[in-house]
Formats: sequence, structure tokens, C-alpha cells
Amino acid sequence: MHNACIGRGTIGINSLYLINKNLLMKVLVIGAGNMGLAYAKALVKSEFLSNHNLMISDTSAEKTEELKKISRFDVFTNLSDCLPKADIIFIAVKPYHTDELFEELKPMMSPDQIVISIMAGVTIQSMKDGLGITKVVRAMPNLPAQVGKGLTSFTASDEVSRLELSTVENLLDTTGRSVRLDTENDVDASTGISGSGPAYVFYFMHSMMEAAKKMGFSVHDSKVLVGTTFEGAVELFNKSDLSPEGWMKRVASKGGTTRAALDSMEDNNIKQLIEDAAYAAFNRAVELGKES
Ligand SMILES: NC(=O)C1=CN([C@@H]2O[C@H](COP(=O)(O)OP(=O)(O)OC[C@H]3O[C@@H](n4cnc5c(N)ncnc54)[C@H](OP(=O)(O)O)[C@@H]3O)[C@@H](O)[C@H]2O)C=CC1
Ligand SMILES: O=C(O)[C@@H]1CCC=N1
Repeated sequence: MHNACIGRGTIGINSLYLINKNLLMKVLVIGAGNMGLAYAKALVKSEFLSNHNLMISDTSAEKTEELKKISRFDVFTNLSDCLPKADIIFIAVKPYHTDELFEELKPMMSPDQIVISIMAGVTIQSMKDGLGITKVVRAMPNLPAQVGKGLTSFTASDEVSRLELSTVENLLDTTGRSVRLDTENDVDASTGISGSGPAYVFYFMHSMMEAAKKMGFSVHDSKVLVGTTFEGAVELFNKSDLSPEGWMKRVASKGGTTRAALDSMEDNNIKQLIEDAAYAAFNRAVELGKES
């Protein structure tokens, strides 16, 4: 059983003190890719950071030049120019870049800095060893963070204080909701559900769009049919306590069209295949942890 504490992305009374305090802190995001940029954009829009307290760094000069033109944050190619100024550092590079990155960061790190890694599978111990610090948060967000509807699960090393954890939670909630978990194994498990999960949804959407196109719909119309169906179903699901099975029963009439589709899925054991896929992602996260 996973124990979770779910943040809603809203600002509580206790957070007011933190907001004022946090306006003074500086955050650095390393890696301006899908996720790093999603966090950077959400953080600069939030109440927790004032302008130019958000720094972002990427190895690609082309990317940093582009970012300088459009962004409200300070952009760096050289980590030595920004890392020492940061209180909180988000690491958003691919797991296979950790060795070279940690080697570069280690001599510049200071013990008060808090590192929040969003890298799949990279363990707290490997970050402590690789960076020579103790305050480490291991987080697993997902892609809807780009539109403020993300889900970030996280757990932290014992050295991160309760107040620091509240700050971290506030920062994570800028991209949606956060779930605090007890163990790193829970974070690996959540990687198999919410971290990788958007891709499973897109897989299902793609399959439905392919079927629609085979039935003669244009790409545009297939997108509208599928996208609107997902949007409506998710809204129903989120706005009630009814289980997915309960909702399935409401759609399916006895002897009707939906029953025919659901029977076909059952016959093909789709449920088991999806479960296997989620476990494949979970197991891969554990494996990455052993490699890190
Ligand atoms: N994409 C997703 O849905 C999710 C991803 N994650 C995790 O987020 C992390 C980032 O993924 P994603 O954003 O998709 O990856 P991206 O490849 O989009 O972004 C990573 C960026 O970091 C840059 N980079 C590489 N090394 C360094 C370095 N030493 N210093 C600064 N920048 C560097 C890369 O440059 P270059 O391209 O030139 O290498 C790239 O621009 C991964 O570890 C992944 O596990 C977690 C949850 C969801
Ligand atoms: O595929 C990956 O490894 C990352 C982690 C979760 C989503 N993307």
C-alpha cells in the first residue's frame, strides 16, 4: 500500500509566510527540455518567485539563445555562472546525462542547496554521492505539467526539513498537483502510472484515431471525435465518485454497441496488457535506479 499526501496546487494560510520568504530565494532549472521548461514557465508565473529569481541552464547554445529572446527568466549556458547563486536546483536532464552533469556540479555545490531531481530512476543515494550534498528531493512529474495539469509524485531525504518540504511542495504544485510518497519504490511505481501514463493515454487515442480514419473520417474529424470523447469522459470521472466500471455500465446497454466493444477488449485481454505495460515502466524505473 502506498501512503500519499496529495497537494491541490492551492495556497493555504500557512503558505503566506512561505510566499514572502520565497520571494527572496533563487531557483535554477538545469535542462530546458520538455519538463525543465514546463517547470521554469510555471515557476515564473507563480507567486513564489519574483522576476529574475528563476535561472535556467542548458548545454545547447542554440536553445539558450532562443530562450533569451522569449523568456522572463535568466538563461545560462555555463553552470558556474548560475549554480552558486541558487537555493533550489531542479535537475531535468535525461538520466544518461547524470554522470557528466554530477561531475561538473559536485565541486560547486554547497550543503545548504536543495536539489529536486525529476529524472526517472535516479536514486536519492546516487544524488547524495554524486553531488556531495544531503538535501535531495526525488520527484516524478508528468507531461501535462506543460498545461498546469501535471501530477508530480515525490519523496525526500531525511535531511530536508519540514519547512523546506513545504517550499518544495509549493514549487511542485505550480505545475498542477503533487503527491508526497513515503519511499523511492513508491516513486518508481508512480512512474509506471502517472509519469509514463500520458503516453498510454496517447496510445489509446492514436488507436481510436486510426480506427476512425479507417471508417472514413478525416484526420481533423478523427481528432475532434477522439479528443472531445476523452475530455468529456475524464471530466465525468473527475467530477464524481463513480468508478470507471460504474461509468462503463452507464455507457453500455445490454446487447448494444458498447457491450460489443467491451466484450472484444475482454476477449483480447486488453486490461492485462495495460497492467503489464504499467509494470514494465515501474520495473524499468527500478532498473534505472540500479544503473544510477
Ligand atoms: N518527458 C516526460 O514526459 C517526462 C520526463 N521526465 C524526466 O525528465 C527528465 C527530462 O526529460 P525531458 O524534459 O523529456 O528531456 P529533454 O531531452 O526534452 O530535455 C533535457 C534537456 O537537458 C539538456 N541537457 C543535457 N545535459 C545537460 C547539462 N549537462 N546541462 C544542462 N542541460 C543539459 C538537453 O540538451 P540536449 O538535447 O542537447 O542533450 C535537453 O535540452 C528525464 O530525466 C526524464 O526521466 C519525468 C517525467 C515525465
Ligand atoms: O520515459 C521516461 O523515462 C520518462 C519518465 C516518465 C516519462 N518519461
